[in-house]
Amino acid sequence: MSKQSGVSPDQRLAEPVDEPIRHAAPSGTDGPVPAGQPRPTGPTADDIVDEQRYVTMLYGRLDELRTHTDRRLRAALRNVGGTQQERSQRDGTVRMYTDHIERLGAVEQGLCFGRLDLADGARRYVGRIGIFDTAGDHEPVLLDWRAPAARPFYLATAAAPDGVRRRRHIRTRDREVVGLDDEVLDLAEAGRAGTGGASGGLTGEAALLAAVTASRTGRMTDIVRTIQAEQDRVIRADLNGVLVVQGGPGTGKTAVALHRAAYLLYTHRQILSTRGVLLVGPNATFLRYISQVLPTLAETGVLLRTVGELFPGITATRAESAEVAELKGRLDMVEVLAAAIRDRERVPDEPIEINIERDSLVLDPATVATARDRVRRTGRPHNLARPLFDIEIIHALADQLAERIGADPLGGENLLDEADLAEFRRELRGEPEVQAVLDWLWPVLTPQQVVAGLFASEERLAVAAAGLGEEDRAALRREPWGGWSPADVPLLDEAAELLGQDDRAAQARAARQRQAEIEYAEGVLEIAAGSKSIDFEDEADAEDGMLDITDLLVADRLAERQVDGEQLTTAERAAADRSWAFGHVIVDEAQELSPMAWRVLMRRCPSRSMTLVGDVAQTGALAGASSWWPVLEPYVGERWRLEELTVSYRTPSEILAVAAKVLAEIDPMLTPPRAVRDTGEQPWDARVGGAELAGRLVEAIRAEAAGVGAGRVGVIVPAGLVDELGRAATEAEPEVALGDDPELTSRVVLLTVAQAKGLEFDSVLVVDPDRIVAESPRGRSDLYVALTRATQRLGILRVG
Ligand SMILES: Nc1ncnc2c1ncn2[C@@H]1O[C@H](COP(=O)(O)OP(=O)(O)OP(=O)(O)O)[C@@H](O)[C@H]1O
Repeated sequence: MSKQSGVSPDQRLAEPVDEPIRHAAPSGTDGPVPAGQPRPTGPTADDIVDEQRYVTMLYGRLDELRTHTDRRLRAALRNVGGTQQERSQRDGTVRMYTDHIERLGAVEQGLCFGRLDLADGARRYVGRIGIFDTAGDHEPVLLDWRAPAARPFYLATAAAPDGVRRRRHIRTRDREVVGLDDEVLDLAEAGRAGTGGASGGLTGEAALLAAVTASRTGRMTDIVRTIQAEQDRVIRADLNGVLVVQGGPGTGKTAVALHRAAYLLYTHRQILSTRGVLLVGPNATFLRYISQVLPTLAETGVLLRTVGELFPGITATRAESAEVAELKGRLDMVEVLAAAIRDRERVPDEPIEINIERDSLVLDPATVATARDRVRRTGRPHNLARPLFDIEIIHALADQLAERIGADPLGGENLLDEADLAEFRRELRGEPEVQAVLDWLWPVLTPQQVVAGLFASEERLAVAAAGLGEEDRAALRREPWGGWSPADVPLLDEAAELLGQDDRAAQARAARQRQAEIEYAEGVLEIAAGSKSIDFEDEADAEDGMLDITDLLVADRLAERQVDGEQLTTAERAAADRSWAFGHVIVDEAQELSPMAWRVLMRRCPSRSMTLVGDVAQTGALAGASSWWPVLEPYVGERWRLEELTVSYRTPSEILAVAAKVLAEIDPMLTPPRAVRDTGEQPWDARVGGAELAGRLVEAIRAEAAGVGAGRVGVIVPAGLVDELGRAATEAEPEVALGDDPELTSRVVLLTVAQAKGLEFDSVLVVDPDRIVAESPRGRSDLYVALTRATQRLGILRVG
């Protein structure tokens, strides 16, 4: 059992995880001990004073670090001119200090959250970053939570204390210590104090309970203070190989994925800071929802993307049906695209006449077919094979010309020699009409031309997609305008691979642009240095709150990174490069990815250092996975590891009991996760007539919004009812957010199951579950997802 200070006793009930924690109050544990309640044993008011002193010292050190880094940044910015190499080094230094300042700013809240008292009398404080003593022997005064020495904070138990006598959770608000929770792991000491040691399954139950019952804000928060042992194992797992993390709803898969990214960057900084880490999520709303977590863990270098954002220059927002997306996600599309490209390598039906100066040459179909076959046999991608095709055709035309011009009237050998032939070839290559014919026979193509051209033409589809049924071909058919859908992106990526990249022209353009940018930036820096008053050279004066020109230059520098290749961070460079190979790839909601999308990700991660988190019981996409084996087998065979997360931190037992019935219908072999707590509050279930639905929904929204106080309400409706119910809800309650990318910080958000995937709310209303099930062949999984989004309350509105 925990011993606590500043925690209301009725929230201190903690049992081994097999028995969920019971609690009465809905949120927050930071209040004073209520009058009339027994004062808990454990940390005293003096302890709080002591901890406050230590925490204040740590914040002092943080401020010093900030000031010091800021000074160095200003010095680097003032250092203008020099050789190109010196300028480039300076830019690197500026970037390093700018990132460092950003990171120091992000760890302000909850800088220090734990203390370990060791059996040998030593103490270790654990926090978001490592801080060292400036005086003396530079001992750590704060351990980074990722450091090996901090690990017992998450793993030590009474049964296996690992040298830890006591674990203390320190709760702070801004820079003030507001509460302490102690767990005594030394059983003899726990017995003397009249309490037990830390309970069986959980680490830091009081802090955990406070975290899981706190009101939601519409943004995910980190779990660094309360990582549980099974989660810690996943977070710190080996970098190499493919790790699959399977877990039911609310087991912390997303949280674990994000903390793993931070851990890997800390532990393998050298490799990963140059190759980068990619985290793939299901949609833009979800990525915004999780976007604050890594910065609060002092990591800003992870690239967050949906699969639809992985093709630079393409914004994939076009909507399309689940069936078409499924079709585009099938592996069959690899062959369809290859055939579509082959179809562009033409052999004319009739001989082609080419007029050059006074001569006229004829290119017959057989010559073109021979040239095409020879080039195809080289196995080169289409665009990279074009020069070979040119050689074949130009040789054939030059031979034809030589035969005509050099023919011996007496019937002897041709009068021209090899040098004459070479000259003919050079001339023919420069002939616009020859080039036009080559472009027609073997056009250099962009991926966009291949994919849009294929879908826009019934004839091309008939040739390239002959193996698909007529219905499937009709489903793929569309006009070339209207933009790209997320399912098009893996097709574009595949087409780019099949075409091969000839980026010499793009590189030359980028080099020219970079030179122009450098010259511009130098001009600005020189003007800035020249315009600085003498007083401003003094750093004390520059810190009086006025906007210094060097502040502006930092902003300018950041803007410049967008266009200047060498100034870009790893994440920015990776984002702009379609073929970037990442050091590690993390995929959240991995069960949703289609086979074509997996090909894209595997190409981005040739080292196969990957973490894939998901739940095959929650798969909503028709092209998604129902088991991990077929997804991974083509790429890594059996060489992947599986870890399972078994405890749901989000969903209380009463709600999981309702969801468990749906899970049993999906697959009786599947078991839901165990709830970490119960609320004592049963989900409600009401049946209404279709005509009353909108009115009853508005009433329910009002009641739930009032019930969750400062929390958030999620309204999950069938896709077919979004417009109608969305209109009714926003007319009655203008603060309801909805649309393609709803603002999740709104008090009430109305959304479909696909949009709600991965999200959570204090209270959830599930509207017309039968229709949710009927809407898709994976409808039961959708309903399971919908029912498991709530942290506190669930209401179900049935229709009919
Ligand atoms: N160790 C923990 N301490 C505190 N909160 C936790 C912990 N683990 C998970 N949570 C919380 O539980 C909630 C669910 O976590 P998360 O979204 O990562 O689960 P998930 O497995 O990805 O769920 P889903 O499959 O439904 O998307 C989040 O609010 C998260 O902060």
